Amino acid sequence: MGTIVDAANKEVNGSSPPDKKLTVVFVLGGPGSGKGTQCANIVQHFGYTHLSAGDLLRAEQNSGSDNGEMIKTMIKDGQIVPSEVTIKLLLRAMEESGNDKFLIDGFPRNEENRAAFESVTGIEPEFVLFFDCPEEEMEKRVLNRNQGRADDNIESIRKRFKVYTQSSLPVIEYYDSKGKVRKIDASKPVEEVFVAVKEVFTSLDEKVKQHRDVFGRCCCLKTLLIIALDSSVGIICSSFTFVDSLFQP
Ligand SMILES: Nc1ncnc2c1ncn2[C@@H]1O[C@H](COP(=O)(O)OP(=O)(O)OP(=O)(O)O)[C@@H](O)[C@H]1O
Ligand SMILES: O=c1ccn([C@@H]2O[C@H](COP(=O)(O)O)[C@@H](O)[C@H]2O)c(=O)[nH]1
Repeated sequence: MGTIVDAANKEVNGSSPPDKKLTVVFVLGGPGSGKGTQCANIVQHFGYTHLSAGDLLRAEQNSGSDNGEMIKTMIKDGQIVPSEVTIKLLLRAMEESGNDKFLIDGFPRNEENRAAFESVTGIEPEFVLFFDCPEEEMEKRVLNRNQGRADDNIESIRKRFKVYTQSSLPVIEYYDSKGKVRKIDASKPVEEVFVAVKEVFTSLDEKVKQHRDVFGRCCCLKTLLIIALDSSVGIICSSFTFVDSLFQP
């Protein structure tokens, strides 16, 4: 059994059948747009594993790792931690989950994150779920969050908004140009936002189901054709033997 990256690479190179088909959805949007809140709902309804890049970095910071101080400073300043650190944490978490469907929340945050993830894993997201929310609303939510985060203060929030506009929005635009963005109006109440989110995931489930049905029908048809061909060959051979026997002395 290979690693999760092996599985993904096999899919891309097509050199051998993948161990499993991985489904990755990137969940993007500004700080406080409601990504984590909605991911929790998606997990319950659609069986995905939620991986928040920010949560993984905070856990790494608190684990006493060599990168701890660097991560702490970067989070406080709203800066983007180098891709290699974040990707390593994401891949480890994917591997450990045992699942094959992932919501990657808050990543990729810039072009370098996006390109590095793609080249290391060969994984292309199924789509990007984009929570669109006005800055004033996001600011209000983050300031009321009360989870003891070191970056939920007005100074850090302003820096995070700036990084989001300069570095993260271009990633969303990149995926939009490839038709991969599913935009959600995240300014509405939680329940209403989830109605819109549910529609996106339900249509993905239906697409997968239709694909499976068509594949199943093709396999059935192929089997029937083989049986029919086999029987025809048998009948033709018997006919030849019969005709042959008529001419035997
Ligand atoms: N639609 C909503 N309406 C009002 N409040 C919301 C809504 N969605 C989430 N919240 C609240 O806003 C705060 C931020 O939400 P959440 O943590 O889900 O955002 P996030 O996008 O994951 O943020 P970050 O990127 O900073 O981690 C939380 O306190 C949450 O309860
Ligand atoms: O891919 C990532 C994700 C996060 N960061 C840093 O963490 C904080 C907090 O992220 P949240 O998604 O709001 O939990 C973010 O401001 C970055 O400093 C990162 O560097 N790379």
